[in-house]
Amino acid sequence: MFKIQTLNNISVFGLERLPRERYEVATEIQNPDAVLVRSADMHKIEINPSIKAIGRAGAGTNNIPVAKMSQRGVPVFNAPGANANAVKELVLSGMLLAARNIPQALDFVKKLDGDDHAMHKAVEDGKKKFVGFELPRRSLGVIGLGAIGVKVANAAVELGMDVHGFDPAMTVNNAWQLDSRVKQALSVDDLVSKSQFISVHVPLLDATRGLINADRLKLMKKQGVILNFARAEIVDEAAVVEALNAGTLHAYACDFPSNALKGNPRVIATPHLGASTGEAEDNCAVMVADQIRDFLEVGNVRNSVNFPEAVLALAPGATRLCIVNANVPNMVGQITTALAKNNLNISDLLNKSRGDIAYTLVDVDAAIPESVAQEIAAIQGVLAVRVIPAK
Ligand SMILES: NC(=O)C1=CN([C@@H]2O[C@H](COP(=O)(O)OP(=O)(O)OC[C@H]3O[C@@H](n4cnc5c(N)ncnc54)[C@H](O)[C@@H]3O)[C@@H](O)[C@H]2O)C=CC1
Ligand SMILES: O=C(O)CCC(=O)C(=O)O
Repeated sequence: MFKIQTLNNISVFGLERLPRERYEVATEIQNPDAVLVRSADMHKIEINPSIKAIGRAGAGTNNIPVAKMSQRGVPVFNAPGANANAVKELVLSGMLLAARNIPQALDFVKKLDGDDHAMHKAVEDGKKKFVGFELPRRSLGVIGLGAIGVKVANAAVELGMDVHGFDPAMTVNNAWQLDSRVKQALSVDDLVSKSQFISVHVPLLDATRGLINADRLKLMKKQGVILNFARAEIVDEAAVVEALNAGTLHAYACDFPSNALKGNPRVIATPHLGASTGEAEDNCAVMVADQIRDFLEVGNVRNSVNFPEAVLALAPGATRLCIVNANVPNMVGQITTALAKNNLNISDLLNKSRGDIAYTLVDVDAAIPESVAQEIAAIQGVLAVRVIPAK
């Protein structure tokens, strides 16, 4: 029986992927094997040594101590692209709300009173305050052309916008998805200076903290709109508020309300709703639950943010050793020597690495005694060892 702890609400469609006869799933559970999480801040909680994997039902993993988990030999999985359409739609809403001054107009309508005649008159007199602009031929700069950025850029092209993108580490797969009408910016500054709208779709990292700052806001075109549906810290909020108040920035649409932004009529803030659609919640939960199950039951690694991709079919009757080790010479040599010394025959083997971590799957055609697993665990550089008994 595997025990799974949920730290946030996880869609029932995802939880149903974990069969009840083999999985116990609860918010409070002793010695869990794995955790399913959305935005709960795992930096602030003790992570039980029993935990073998963490599944983030979403994209960003800045709420998880990934480096610490790597040192413990624990893979962190996420759900790449599973909520990208939901975020794209909210970004498009932000662009339209900002361009047409909709929040201010809705506020005006809420405050209307008097009889219908008086209201109609106030509407016709007042609407000139909310004259907006249209999107075709307006420029949009997209920083980060990953799952979300590509969708935003492509949709904006379809709306007739002039779109530039910047991403120094774009994947080949994302490059294949990107509309050929999206132009390549040479740097963030180059992109900013060409853009009236800027949308950020990068993870929160040291390199992306404060990516949009006072200097870059000054480079933007007039009536600028910043869209931040990535993470609050990517945009320097104080600089944005200053530019909004000075009238040099038209609007800030973001998913991260704060006291500094509260009450500012040019701020369009949603309560971290980017991934909050039924479809996105289901997609993320299903994807990550499948990945956690494949890891716990077979040792396979798909879509981990700190482990290499490692998928090896498990032959019936084979016992599998899953070993996480430092990516240094002679680890596989020491592991296979330990098995040979104990007269265990290897039927299949996979060794993959990513950065400092290597992951080795070894299939053996006999049961592996606990003493052999312990011998391998004692090899210097081995971070974690798990035996998956033959089915
Ligand atoms: N508001 C919400 O509810 C949601 C927010 N997010 C946020 O959006 C972020 C992006 O999500 P995805 O597109 O799914 O991730 P992704 O991993 O598919 O794409 C991120 C892209 O950013 C690029 N990148 C990294 N550093 C960069 C830099 N300094 N300059 C330019 N590009 C850079 C990467 O090369 C990658 O292509 C997540 O990390 C998360 O923080 C994601 C989903 C929902
Ligand atoms: O689970 C959520 O609602 C947050 C989604 C998010 O921020 C992400 O996927 O990075």
